[in-house]
Amino acid sequence: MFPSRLEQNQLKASIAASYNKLYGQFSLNELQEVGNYRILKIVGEGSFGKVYLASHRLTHQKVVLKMGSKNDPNVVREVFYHRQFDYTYITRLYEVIVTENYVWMALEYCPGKELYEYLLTKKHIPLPECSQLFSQIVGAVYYAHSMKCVHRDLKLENILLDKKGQAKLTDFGFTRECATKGILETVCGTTVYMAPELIERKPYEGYKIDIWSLGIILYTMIHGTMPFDEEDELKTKYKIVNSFPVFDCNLINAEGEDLITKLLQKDPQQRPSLTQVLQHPFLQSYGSDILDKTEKIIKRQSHGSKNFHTKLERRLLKKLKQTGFDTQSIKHSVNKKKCDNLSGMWHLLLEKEKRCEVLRHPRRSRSVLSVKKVFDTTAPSRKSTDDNKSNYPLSKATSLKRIISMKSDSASIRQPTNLSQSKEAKKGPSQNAELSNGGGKSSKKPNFFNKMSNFFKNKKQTGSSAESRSTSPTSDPADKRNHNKISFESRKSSPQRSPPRPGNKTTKSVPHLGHNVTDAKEGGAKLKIEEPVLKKFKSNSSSEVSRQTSLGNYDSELDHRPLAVTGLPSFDESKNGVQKVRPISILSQQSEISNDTYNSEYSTDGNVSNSKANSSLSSNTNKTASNVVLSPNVDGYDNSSLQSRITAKRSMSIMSSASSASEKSSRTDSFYDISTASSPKTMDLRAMSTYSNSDTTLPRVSVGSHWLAKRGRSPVGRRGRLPQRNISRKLLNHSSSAAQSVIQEESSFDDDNAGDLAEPDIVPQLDSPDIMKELNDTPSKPQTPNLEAEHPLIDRRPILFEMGRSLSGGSSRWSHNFSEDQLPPPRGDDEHLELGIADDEDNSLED
Ligand SMILES: Nc1ncnc2c1ncn2[C@@H]1O[C@H](COP(=O)(O)OP(=O)(O)OP(=O)(O)O)[C@@H](O)[C@H]1O
Repeated sequence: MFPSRLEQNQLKASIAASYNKLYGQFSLNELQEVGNYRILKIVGEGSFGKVYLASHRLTHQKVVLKMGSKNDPNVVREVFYHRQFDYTYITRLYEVIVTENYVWMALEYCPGKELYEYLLTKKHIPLPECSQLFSQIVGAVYYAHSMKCVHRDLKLENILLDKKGQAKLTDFGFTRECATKGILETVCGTTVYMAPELIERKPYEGYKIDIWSLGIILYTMIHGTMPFDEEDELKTKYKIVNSFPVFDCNLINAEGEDLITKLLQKDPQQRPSLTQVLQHPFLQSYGSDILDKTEKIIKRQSHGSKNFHTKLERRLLKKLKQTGFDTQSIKHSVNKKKCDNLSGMWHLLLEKEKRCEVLRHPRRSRSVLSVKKVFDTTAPSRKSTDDNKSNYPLSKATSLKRIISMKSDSASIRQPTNLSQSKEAKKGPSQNAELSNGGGKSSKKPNFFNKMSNFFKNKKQTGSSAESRSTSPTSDPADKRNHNKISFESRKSSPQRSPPRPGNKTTKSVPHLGHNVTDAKEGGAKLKIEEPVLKKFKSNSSSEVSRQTSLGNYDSELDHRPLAVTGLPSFDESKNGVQKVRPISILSQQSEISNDTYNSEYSTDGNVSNSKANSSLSSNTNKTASNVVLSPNVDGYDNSSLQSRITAKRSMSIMSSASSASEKSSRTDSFYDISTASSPKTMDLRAMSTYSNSDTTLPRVSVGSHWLAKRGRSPVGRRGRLPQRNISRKLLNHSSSAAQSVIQEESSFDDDNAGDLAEPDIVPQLDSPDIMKELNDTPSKPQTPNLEAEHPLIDRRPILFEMGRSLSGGSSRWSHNFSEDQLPPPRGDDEHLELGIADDEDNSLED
């Protein structure tokens, strides 16, 4: 029967609606999915593009999707190194998806965001928490160094906090290996975090510059301000080379001061090894614990122990096989660290399984851990010369608290104050981590020890319970772990503060610009304590301009004044009033960056790309400014002015190259040494033939204003693009110049020519009396690229980086696999289990 007219119309309408819906989906501008990941929301913005929170469609695990340009060599670098790391305190790279234009990295989601932001909210981090977080950070660097990799851009912004508040090192865009080249010369990192030898453009030992940066990080964590930070970039550099950090004895203890002083030794050789750092008394038991565990992990991984050997892994593999998965392919992907959709799925599934395992067997591992910690508490703890309260070992305290709570059957007698304290403790990331490790949740779920304590409790008279109940939580020594009690407030009134050191290196109270002055009584005397005041800062960074000065061809000078003149909109006053500038990571590619070199290697169609290099900034735009600021007579170089600088800032990661030669070599240098790199020769030839700097020869001022419009990014972003990132959040203040990460790639410094490079005329000292003259007189000295000389291996190296292709399920995009031949030996089992951390991981995300 023919449908009625009405029915026909209804059918038509229905078809039209479906059609429109589908069309709407096709024409949506918003990204909805990438590979197997469904985009949920934007969680950040990198120098190249947005960073998304996404959900893995098969496992529903949340990840972060970070996009990068296929043309950006640093993305290759980042992926190459990052995928090799398998360590608790390094964000895991699950999968790499290469689309037509972009490289997408599926990373472990860290809802705690950056340590930088955490510091902003806290103003400064209490010492015990610093010990714990810093131990984790050092552990991550120790692990990377053990794999012969240097990070070269260690800073607060590159340390994320996971849901447990654990530190996670990330952003390996500047990383390189040091196995083939012990001495480097690439100027690289963020200025305020840069070691003196980098500032002076001396050939440097990669590991040592990381150690310096750790010193800056620790200082900033404790003080909430940066040790060497001036409005003017050159002043900052001068200070890095010539000044010493000023310690605020209201915030730091003698041990912390000792550790920072060692880390910030001007002479790289005098800096301690990371083993020594982890064993330093300031890090209490955390450092040595992490050292032990990390060494075990490294040993196991270096022995190439196989994946899929744990019970959990075997069970998961079996399940997958039964479901019809090609488990051989999965094993292959995982063992070869392909970071393709198979290994990505495997790791996400495994994490989910671990979470389920913990739920099935609640707290078993935690109980075991707590036993260890209980026994640890019997060992004599390192005594701090400082306030005992503030240095009370967190883990021990937690364990003690657990024991006490077990004795008194905490489940039944838990007092509201205890609960509130535990809530308080959860606020801090370290506490979170501690609770997850130790006993924070132990009272909620029955475990062996709770059962035991219940048993003994039942044997007792009810009076004993009442007695326990009446125990004041504040009398519990474990309460000392409460960071809030060891906060700045308590420290202020501590009569046991380390006295000011003789000389002007240490001050009793550092007058901070823009800080609130509060009164506190110390030993009966009234002491003026100046707390940092949060205030919004002007994001006044400009891109770096290549400029050869007497400092060599160091090129990352910022001229902030034009920016200040242009008048950035100032941020609103923040809640807690601390003025902080968020250092922005920028990679400024200044000259002859042969991005196309890499594009071709990643090209999905296999064609050699002819994309142009996108950067090269003219270099002589701010000589006047430089001259002014480098004058030794400029105030700010003495200690009094040191005291007046207070603001910590979010640093701007900039990868800038000084000269054509340097840049060319840098782009290749980063890769020709590593096994997955494409043929350096090909790369360089193409770079030279296709180089165009038309895009990037913007004068600094115009660059700056461009950036200003965007608020927060250098126009030539780290990924070689115009800035896309708006910084609308509170920023660690930066007095004027947003500090910047710089990578000025080494012009292939070889050990052979180390002597040449170390010659004084090439590496002038910042405190040289002639520095002004040099700045005025020395024109830019473009270096002629001598690629063969710079890269002696250039002809001998085979094409090492091959791309495989596999269809990334769930989308029409293609996922590229890296050549297996270039992969590091398969690394072993799950160190999370060994660390006793991840086996109880709960992957439910905070948001
Ligand atoms: N794993 C992650 N979990 C949660 N948020 C993240 C993660 N990775 C990045 N983000 C967010 O995205 C922002 C930008 O990421 P990231 O700094 O890694 O980008 P980038 O391009 O490397 O930037 P830059 O070059 O300036 O360091 C971060 O500030 C952070 O807020």
